[in-house]
Amino acid sequence: MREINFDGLVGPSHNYAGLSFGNIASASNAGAVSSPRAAALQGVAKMRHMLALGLPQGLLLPHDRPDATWLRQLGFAGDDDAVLAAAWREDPGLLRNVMAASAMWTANAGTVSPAPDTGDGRCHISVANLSTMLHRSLEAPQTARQLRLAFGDPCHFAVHDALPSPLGDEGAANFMRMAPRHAARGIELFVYGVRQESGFPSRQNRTASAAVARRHGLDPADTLFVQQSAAAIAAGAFHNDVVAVANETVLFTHEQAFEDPAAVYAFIRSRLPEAIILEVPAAQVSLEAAIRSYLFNSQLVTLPDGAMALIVPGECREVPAVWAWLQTMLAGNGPIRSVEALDLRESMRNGGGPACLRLRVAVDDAAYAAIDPRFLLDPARCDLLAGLIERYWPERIAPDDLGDPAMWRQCRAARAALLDGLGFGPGEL
Ligand SMILES: N=C(N)NCCC[C@H](NC(=O)CCC(=O)O)C(=O)O
Repeated sequence: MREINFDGLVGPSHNYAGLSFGNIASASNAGAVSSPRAAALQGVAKMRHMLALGLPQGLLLPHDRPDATWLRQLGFAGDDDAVLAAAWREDPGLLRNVMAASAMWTANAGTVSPAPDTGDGRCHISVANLSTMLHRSLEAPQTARQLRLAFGDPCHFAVHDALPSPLGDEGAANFMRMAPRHAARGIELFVYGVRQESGFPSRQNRTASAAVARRHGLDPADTLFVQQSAAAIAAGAFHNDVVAVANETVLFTHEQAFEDPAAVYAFIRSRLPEAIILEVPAAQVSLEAAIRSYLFNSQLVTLPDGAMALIVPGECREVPAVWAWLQTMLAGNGPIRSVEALDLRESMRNGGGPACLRLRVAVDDAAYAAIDPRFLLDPARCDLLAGLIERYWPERIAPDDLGDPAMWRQCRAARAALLDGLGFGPGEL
């Protein structure tokens, strides 16, 4: 059994519109000029890096943007360009929402329970509704289409629709699985938030998490619903994966990630005695430093030789307390044997680090063989992606470009070339 990371390719409309209240990076870069081409190439470099580490790598595709179909529901009429032009004139904020490239953060595409954990022995995936943020609520239908295509074999996979929208569900970003190894039965932790005095939204609703667990047929004895700490949300941890990450037997977490950490650790130890809890004290790395560096938004992966590696954003080097903590950790005899820092600056400026950019799906050989291979990568397909990005992705997008018909055309043409290049027929996605 192996874990595949499905990274979201950064779409051609990647921009800084400041759409995510409670996400400090998104808000503080609002109005900046983005570099979609560089952003997408940074993402491909990450995927190549994971392949070079000997790990399987998957891909999810950018969504169709600008989404004129969605605007039509709001009474805008005419052909696509007429709809978009009217929205830009009457309510530019709406156009910013339908240009968002936020589907790149596939940790929010859905929640995945691998086959060993579920009632019917299949891998279950629930599409996230992302209902808290308007621009992200547009994603579910296109995400569902892709997941149903990639994981369409009902012998191995069950893909569930998004939950009803008032119940906010942001997928695997608020979810952690631990197990003796990927192939063994595991425990699943669902992290939810409650209404915040800080005013920042808590995006994951407990009822939604419970519904996902129920639909996936999880054993209640192996499932825990964990309240995210109010301090973490107030500090800008709009998803749990900004303050904690787990892989197999290891939980790597900030001391202030959970409202009741002792209860979380006790549950983990009772169900998984071999668990290693690596808790980073606030006295060494403050919540503010953790969120600025995105230390915990790292990919914690098991390499083919069994050792674990931590793939961190380059920003970790720039925060001395964080880099020092990582060096001390490496010098000790812990389970994480290497740390690799990657440049994902464009995505980071919208609050998306290495872990946001990927959806983990653990499968056995038979399920692996059943995945639509167009969603799987090798170095040659990375070359193909890079070539398409160089040729079609806009070099930069300034705030006013979002209303420019030439930019809409370029974004559509780029995606069409990508789908064609990867072997997807017209209308398949
Ligand atoms: N933590 C995880 N797993 N994902 C990160 C998601 C970042 C995303 N940013 C944005 O949507 C910003 C878009 C903008 O401002 O244009 C969000 O806030 O939902």
